This record gives sequence, structure tokens and C-alpha cells, in this order.
Amino acid sequence: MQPGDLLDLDVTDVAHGGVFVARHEGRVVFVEGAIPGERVRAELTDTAKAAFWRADVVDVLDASAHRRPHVWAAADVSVPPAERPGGADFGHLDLDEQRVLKKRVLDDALTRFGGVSEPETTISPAGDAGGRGDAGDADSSGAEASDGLRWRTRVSLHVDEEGRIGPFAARSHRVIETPDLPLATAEIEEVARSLEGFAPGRVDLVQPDEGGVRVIVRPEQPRPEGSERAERADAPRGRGARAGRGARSRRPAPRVPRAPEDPTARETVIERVGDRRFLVDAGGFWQVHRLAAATLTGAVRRALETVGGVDPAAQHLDLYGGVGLFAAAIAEAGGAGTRVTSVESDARATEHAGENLAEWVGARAETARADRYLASLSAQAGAAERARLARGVVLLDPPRAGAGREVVDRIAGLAPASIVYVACDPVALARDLGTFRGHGYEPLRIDAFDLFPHSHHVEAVAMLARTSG
Ligand SMILES: C[S@@+](CC[C@H](N)C(=O)[O-])C[C@H]1O[C@@H](n2cnc3c(N)ncnc32)[C@H](O)[C@@H]1O
Repeated sequence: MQPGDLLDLDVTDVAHGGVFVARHEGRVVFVEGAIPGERVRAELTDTAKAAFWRADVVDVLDASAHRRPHVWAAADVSVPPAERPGGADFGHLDLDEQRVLKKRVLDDALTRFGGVSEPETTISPAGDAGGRGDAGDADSSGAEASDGLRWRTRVSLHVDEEGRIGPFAARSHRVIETPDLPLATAEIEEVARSLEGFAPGRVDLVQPDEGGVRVIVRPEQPRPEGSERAERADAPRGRGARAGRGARSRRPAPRVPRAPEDPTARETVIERVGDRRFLVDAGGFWQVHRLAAATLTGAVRRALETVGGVDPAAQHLDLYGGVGLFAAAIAEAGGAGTRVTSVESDARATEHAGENLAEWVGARAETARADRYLASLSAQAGAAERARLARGVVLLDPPRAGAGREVVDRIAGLAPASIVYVACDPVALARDLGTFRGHGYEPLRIDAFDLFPHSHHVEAVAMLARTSG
């Protein structure tokens, strides 16, 4: 069989990454746009691997009770798969079931990759800090919308060679022009509608808490003359795009000057969490859901309460700290003299973290890669500092790939009393948790939050404490 062929499939489960599991003659087929329990007609999109194929639903033969008209009409099953915008791969499911499936993926990952035999996890919408129905720390703009829409304060659109502007299709670099962006705030959607006349590349729309929507233009960087374009905007990747893979020249490309950065990316904007204001670059990292920073701050606070709070005499770390969001939560819990160091690889973010944490004399912000910082801390800390670290909290919030064994080993080597892991990828969290468990740390609570409604993404906050070792 080959891409384009149709199969009728019984869908049995959900898998990590927003795909659903079916089998054809024993071979796993990962299907997009399905629901467990359904019988669907699916078009094969990738048959290159022996272990599994990929397919998209084109017709629902026996629908689940959880199926809804897609929240984004442009992504509905009635639209040809290659024309559907990506980013809302759960938009055909009712919200409650989305959360059931996200929790299932998390629990499964914790069991399979983390060795946690019976994970006790919760999942809650944004605006709930504790995962057990308790009111969160969401600001006055309130709780999650009941339809799970209009939450994105950051959106990346793409511009192709013909000047079309829109999101990419799922698993593709094909730009889809769409009249609406239902996951984005209404203000971002309105600005998006007015965009035109951009060169090929990316346009980021950012709506901070204060001020209007910022438009950050990130044109494609110029390529050396005569070099093959590494990623042609009109050449879909993923979907049936096998030809030419590996055929690119490995000659080092001659240097060409980079296009200057849009100064808007470096404009300092204000984000608020409750009464606290955070400075952040418009183009820098900040949580995407309008309630995410408040929800996660509340969750971190609850996690800290689980272990009796923050010892004000100890030394605490906020690794992958961004502009100091969680260092502030630790310092608030510990009080005026709390010693907390935020460690972040981006120098601009660290600068902002320094200012955002200025009211705590014991708070510091360091520009460093987490692995290098931990290596030098391990080598240089004296007995008194080691003792303070052993009574402290290490919070880590790594990018999607997770922290990895080296960083986890180094953290465990400091023997902190407790560890708070904020994760945006269940499998990466589970792997790192498995490593922490090997060092004698066990999860006391794992609270997941649906900070990305209508997509498969889920955020989780795990509180670990040393139980042995
Ligand atoms: C998921 S964000 C979390 C930021 C912050 N905790 C927040 O919630 O606002 C991950 C952060 O890690 C930073 N980062 C990526 N790789 C890193 C590394 N190896 N060492 C330190 N920081 C890193 C990124 O620049 C980014 O700010």
C-alpha cells in the first residue's frame, strides 16, 4: 500500500503526539482526527516505515459519542486532510474527553517510561491550581472559557513564496490561509486578518497583559547563492514527502549576512500574575495560555505546601527559569530572605529575571546552560552551601525534550530535599522521573493542566521528595 490509499480502521486507543491507534493486518497505523472506539475511513499519508504507518481520517463510519463538529471549521473532517490547519488535533472531541485522553497518555507514559506502577495524577482546566477542584490563582480575567477557545496569547503564522499567510497544515510546511483563528485571543485574530505584504518567513503575534498585540516579523534568513533551499515553503514535509531526503549536499555553506532582527522582538512588555508584574521580551518565552502563568504558579505553590513549604534558610534553584516566574513563586513562599537562583540560557531573559526578582535580596539570576551551571556548582560548592542546597527545592521547567540524564544526575547529586518538575511533554517527564526514581526520589503528587485546549498538549507539575539514598 502507499500514500493516498484508503483503509477502513477500528480505532482502539490514543497515543502520545495527538494521534490515535488502529491496526491493519497487525501493523500499527497512527491515525489523525479519530477517537478511540470509532470505525473510520482513513487515507494513508506515510507508509515508509515497517513498524507503523500514518493516516488521516477522511470519513467517520461509526462515530464516538465524544465526537463534535471541529471547533475550527477549516480543520474539520469534511476538509481534505492536506488543507486542514494544524494545531488543533483534539478539536473534534468534547473538552471533557480531551482531558480524559490527555490524562491517559500521561499515566501511560509514567508507567512505561517512568516505572511508576499506579500513577496518581489529576487533570484540570486552566485556572485551577490544585488539580482537585480547588480554586486556583487565576487573575481577575477569570477561569477557562467553557468552550476552551480564545486562550492563545502567542501565535506563529507563516508566509510562503506566494505571500499567503497562515498556520502550517499539520505535519507539513504548507501554509493554510484561514479566515479565523479560534484558539487565539479575539485581538490576535483581528490583527491576523489585517496582515499582508510580508516576505516569506514567519510572523509572530504576541498579546501581553499590558498594551496591544505586537507583530514580530521574522523573515526567512538569506541563503548562499546556488544553495538548495533547505526547506521549500511549497514542499510539504512529513505527508508523503520522502523524495529527496538525504540528497542534500553536506558542503559547508558560505557565510551570508543574517537579516536584522525585528526590534519589536526585543521590546520589553509586561505580563501579570495576580498583582505581580513580570518584564519579558515581546519575542521571548512566556507561557502561551492567558491563564497559564497564574495556574502554574498556583500549582507550584500547592506542590511546595505538600512538602511543608519553603525553608527560608535553605538554597533553592529555578532551572530553565526564563524571566523568573517560578523563582518568584518560591521566594514568595519562603519570605523576604529566601535564597533562590534562577538559571536560564538566554541572556535577555536573565536580565529581566534579575529585575523581576529585585525585591528579594537573596534572589539571583544567572545566564548559563543548566548542565554547565550544575557541573560548576557541584565542583565548587563548599560544605555550608551543600547543606543549604540539601534543605532546598530544585524546580526545573525544561524545554519539550526534557532535562535528560546528565542534568537529572547532577540535581540528584546535590541531594535537594524536594524537586518540582514542570513539564510540557509527558514522555520526557516520565523518562526524567524514571532517572530521579533511580536516585531515591519519588513523586508525591502529579497535577496536569489542560493549558492547550483542543490540542493534544498537556502541562504537568510533579512534586518529588527524597525517600531513600
Ligand atoms: C519551558 S521554558 C520555561 C521558562 C520559565 N520557567 C517560565 O515558565 O516562564 C524553558 C526555558 O529554558 C531555557 N533553556 C533552554 N535550554 C536551556 C538550557 N540548556 N539551560 C538553561 N536554560 C535553557 C529557554 O530559553 C526557556 O526560557
